[in-house]
Amino acid sequence: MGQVQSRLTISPTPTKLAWMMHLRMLTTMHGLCEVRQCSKRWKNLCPQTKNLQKCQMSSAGSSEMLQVTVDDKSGIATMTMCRPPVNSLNLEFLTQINIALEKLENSKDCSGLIITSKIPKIFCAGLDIMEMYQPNVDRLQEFWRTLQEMYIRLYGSQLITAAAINGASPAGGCLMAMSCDYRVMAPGYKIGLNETQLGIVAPFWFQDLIINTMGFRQSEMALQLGTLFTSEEALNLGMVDKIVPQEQVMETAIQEIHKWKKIPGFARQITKSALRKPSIDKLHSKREEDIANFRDFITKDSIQKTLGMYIESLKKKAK
Ligand SMILES: CCCCCCCCCCC/C=C/C(=O)SCCNC(=O)CCNC(=O)[C@H](O)C(C)(C)COP(=O)(O)OP(=O)(O)OC[C@H]1O[C@@H](n2cnc3c(N)ncnc32)[C@H](O)[C@@H]1OP(=O)(O)O
Repeated sequence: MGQVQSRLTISPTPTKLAWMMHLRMLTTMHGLCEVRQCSKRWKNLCPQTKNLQKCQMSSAGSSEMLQVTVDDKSGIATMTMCRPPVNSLNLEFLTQINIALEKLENSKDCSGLIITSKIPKIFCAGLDIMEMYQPNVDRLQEFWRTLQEMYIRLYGSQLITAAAINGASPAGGCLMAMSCDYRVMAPGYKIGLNETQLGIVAPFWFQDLIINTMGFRQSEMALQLGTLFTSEEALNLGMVDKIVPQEQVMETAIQEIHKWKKIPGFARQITKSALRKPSIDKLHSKREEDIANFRDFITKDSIQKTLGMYIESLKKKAK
């Protein structure tokens, strides 16, 4: 019974077509030909391997930014981020994540997904700030559309999803973790939506996500103050679900997915979809407006100045 996974597949709807066209455009615009090849290679490889299916997707010039493995005994996939130095999310990295999410969602062999990081002490540093600083406007808009896509895919996934948070997880990293069904975190790291501290604003769907996760009152304080919580504080607020020692984070995520797999899949999926659909539909209906707001906000002189100062402060700190 727990094995039954009736999954919504992505049918050739206009949305899917738009997504395919979007990917095609990206591969042309940004020389991502290897992503396409690798995603083909993924399709070819998986049925041939026996136990552990391994997929490595790389974009031109940077190998193994994202490693995806599927254990075909358990059906649990692991998506491991490895984009040094801090797994920041740029356009190419987000595109790879979206391609992997689409493939896993459509794979009948996969029922659960764990997202984690290979970089010591960092889960994900959020959006790549360089995407927002002195941007090319076309790329900036594509970048935001691709981030929206990641949220829609991950928050709306029919898979059982868990974030194995083995390091710092500010802003977009926190968005990614909160989009999962379950969060297990190692002690001693920070997580939260710290946008206001950078002088920028978490858009409405980031806000909806944190409200859905930990309630309105705590979210309004956290969002206005841009608080980065310690793992322990995040646990108390319900932003994360469990804290375990670093070396147990992955195993705990696996055990949790096994627990969720015991629930009849169809019932769980319909329940998840009913709970999350309103937020996802809201973004769908305001998608173009949200891209325009982001573009207009980020390209303001005052915001560019603030971002420039933030980048300088990060660089000084790194020295
Ligand atoms: C009307 C309203 C409309 C609303 C419209 C929307 C408005 C915009 C919304 C945008 C939403 C934004 C979401 C985000 O995710 S923004 C990114 C936020 N992230 C952060 O603030 C994290 C910053 N980084 C850190 O705090 C630390 O680096 C970290 C704790 C992650 C790791 O610390 P550590 O000490 O290990 O490493 P360093 O700080 O030394 O960093 C190493 C190098 O990495 C560079 N770095 C760090 N973070 C980023 C990043 N996010 N993007 C790009 N690069 C990053 C850092 O500069 C160091 O580089 P160098 O070695 O070259 O100096």
